[in-house]
Amino acid sequence: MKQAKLGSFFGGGATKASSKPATNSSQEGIKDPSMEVDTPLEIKGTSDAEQKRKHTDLDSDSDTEQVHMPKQKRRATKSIIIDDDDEGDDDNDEDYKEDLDQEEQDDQHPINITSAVNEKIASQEQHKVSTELNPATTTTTEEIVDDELEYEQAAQEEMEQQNETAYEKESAKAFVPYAVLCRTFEKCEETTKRLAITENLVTLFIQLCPDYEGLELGIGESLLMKAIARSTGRSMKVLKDDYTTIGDLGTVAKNSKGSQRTLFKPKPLTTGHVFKTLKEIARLSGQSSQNKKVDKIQGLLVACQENEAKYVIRQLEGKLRIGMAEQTVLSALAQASVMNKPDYEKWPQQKKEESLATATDILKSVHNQLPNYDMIVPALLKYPIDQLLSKCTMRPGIPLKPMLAHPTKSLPEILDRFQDQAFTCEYKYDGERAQIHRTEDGKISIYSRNSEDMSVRYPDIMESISKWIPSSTSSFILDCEAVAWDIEKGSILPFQILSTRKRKDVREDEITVRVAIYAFDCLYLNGKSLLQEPFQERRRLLHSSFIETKNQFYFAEYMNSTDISDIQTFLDVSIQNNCEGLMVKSFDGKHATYEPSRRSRNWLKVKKDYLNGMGDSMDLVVMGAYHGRGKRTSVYGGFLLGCYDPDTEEFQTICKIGTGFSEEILKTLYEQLKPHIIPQPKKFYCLGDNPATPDIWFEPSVIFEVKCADLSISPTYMAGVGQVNDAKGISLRFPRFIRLREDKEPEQATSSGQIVEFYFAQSNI
Ligand SMILES: Nc1ncnc2c1ncn2[C@@H]1O[C@H](COP(=O)(O)OP(=O)(O)OP(=O)(O)O)[C@@H](O)[C@H]1O
Ligand SMILES: [Mg+2]
Ligand SMILES: [Mg+2]
Repeated sequence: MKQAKLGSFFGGGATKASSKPATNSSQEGIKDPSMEVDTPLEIKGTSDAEQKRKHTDLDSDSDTEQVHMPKQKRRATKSIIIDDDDEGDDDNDEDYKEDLDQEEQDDQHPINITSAVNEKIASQEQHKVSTELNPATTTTTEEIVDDELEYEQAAQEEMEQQNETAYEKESAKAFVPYAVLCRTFEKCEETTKRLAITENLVTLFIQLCPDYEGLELGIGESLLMKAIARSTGRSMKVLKDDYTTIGDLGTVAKNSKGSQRTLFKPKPLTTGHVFKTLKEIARLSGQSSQNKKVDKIQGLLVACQENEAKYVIRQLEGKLRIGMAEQTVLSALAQASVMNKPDYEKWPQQKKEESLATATDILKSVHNQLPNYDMIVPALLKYPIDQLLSKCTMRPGIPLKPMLAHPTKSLPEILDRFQDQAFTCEYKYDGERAQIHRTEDGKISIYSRNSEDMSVRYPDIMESISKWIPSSTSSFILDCEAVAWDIEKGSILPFQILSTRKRKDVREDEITVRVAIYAFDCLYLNGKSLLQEPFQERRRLLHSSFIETKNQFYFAEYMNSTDISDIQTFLDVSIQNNCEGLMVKSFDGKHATYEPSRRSRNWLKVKKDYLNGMGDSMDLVVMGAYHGRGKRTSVYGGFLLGCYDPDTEEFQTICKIGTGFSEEILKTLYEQLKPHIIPQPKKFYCLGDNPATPDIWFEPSVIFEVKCADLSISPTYMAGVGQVNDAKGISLRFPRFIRLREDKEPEQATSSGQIVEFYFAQSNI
């Protein structure tokens, strides 16, 4: 089952612009360790009321509140926060404790909205601070280098730490009230305006823990209801009824809390504590883990006030669904860093706009290469944003988002696209994407298209890797396809065979389906990123730095001719060899770089049987099912499918499907979908006014790969509604089931945007 990843999050109360002129030394070169950051995200303490005012009034010039945080922390963040009264402070643990105590005693005290971002820095820097940071006013180059090393080191350490990190311990102490976070969630939920959401986020950030760490929440509804029942004293029956009418468990939880009388006001939750508990819950496994989970959830719920229960439950479900897409979070982070520049308010409008746009681009591109906020945010606080790309570089051990390809429907279309540009063709292998990493110190990992750590799925490959690596090759990241392999014949087997291989807990001696690796790109080699190198050079390095190994490791077949009949022949041969078709790639020049996460027109895919049809298949989420008839009475006879709209975070219906299933797959699906049955469609299911109504509804979890004859406008289905017609959407005609997509999550289903593109790409439209 695919589940949403656990969100680690940090809230920050950094308000927009600071009127306090922070000393900016970046232009003159770095002189003082306390001044090497030119984009400090200022930490401000604000009273509750003030906080509210700011949320609603982001644009007004607000006074800068005095930084209020325990001295030790202030000192610890010295190199990030420019604090001119700090000189000579004699900080020690005693002071820190005193401050803490004071904090807890004093109810009227302005809330300490210490950005956990800063908390993080604080924790990273703390050890350094205690040993090294005497209030130095001069810094030698050596120290700066040292400093960078320390950052690198800290980042590295963090990567390696599987269990509770210093950060978690530290952030558990953080004073960020969970209420502040929830109020922002509420504001985001209330609007659909991207800009407004971004604005809300500029003051507060949420992060999903890096995908590749694989910590997953996604607690089932029944378990959550149990916890709600126990913490509020309401019966399961009443809760279920509520849920049927309301459709959102979070709201049910909040309402249940509202109707509950308590003798004592519980101690306010902090973001740190909630975060820590969520992680603990995600980590619980094995016997009686269900009960332990309920206990922990109950513990959180009991302490919830206001709207907190709503978001605690949603976070436990694994998705907030408040319209906060990752791209929005990234632009908000970028904007916050720019708007915090000391004289931002005085900049001419054009400079503001340009800087905001550039910052957003930089941050997005950094995130593509290093999808880890625990590393990006500290660097963002520490270095000017224009240095971020060089500070946050990709590295083996952290999967980057793979480059994706555009579908094409004819060979002439390829020639049209590339015109005078050089391009090259490769076999398109039909297996699963595998990004293979080796760090400088020899640690090897394999990641899926989805950045999931697949090392346990491929123990046989892990074992054999050393054979393909000459001693001159140390660290690398390879982009490959893993295919099922017939060891007797020495040939590729179809995808269906690969999909019978177990996904988890694979033991090498039990492996029946062998796998071979076809490498088609090299993204990193011997300590150096190759992303900016043209493909021709990357391929050259790939071939010269690895060794083809029989039955295990091969380079993707390629052909450089641009003659259309050569391409046709190459395509035919690829199909004979159990491939799906061809990948056609820009070969040389500035367009031939590797573009992480982009569906780029510099990579085209040509699938044989699609040349005159749709060009590509779609990956659609199962939203509901229809009871089977006749032979199919014990299984589902058809399914309601949907695509995903990342802008609204909704699943939009697209078709009913009943063709292409074997009896066996229908049985499997029946079992696989059982735990995902829900009494009502989810609130984020876009069904329209004349909805298709299946007999059973499911939570989004299972994904079908589907082909169809064509697409048409429909009053019943809602894919891309608003983009081709205000009330109607697009639906698939004659959809056919191809296979289960186990390497995609519901949110990675084909997007409504792509569906609209497919629609308009039809020759008759
Ligand atoms: N030579 C190759 N170069 C690049 N990718 C290849 C190659 N051979 C096989 N592939 C695979 O083809 C995939 C792209 O086409 P495919 O239609 O399979 O994409 P997908 O996983 O269905 O995703 P989407 O439909 O979202 O693009 C790559 O992700 C990779 O797994
Ligand atoms: Mg594929
Ligand atoms: Mg596809």
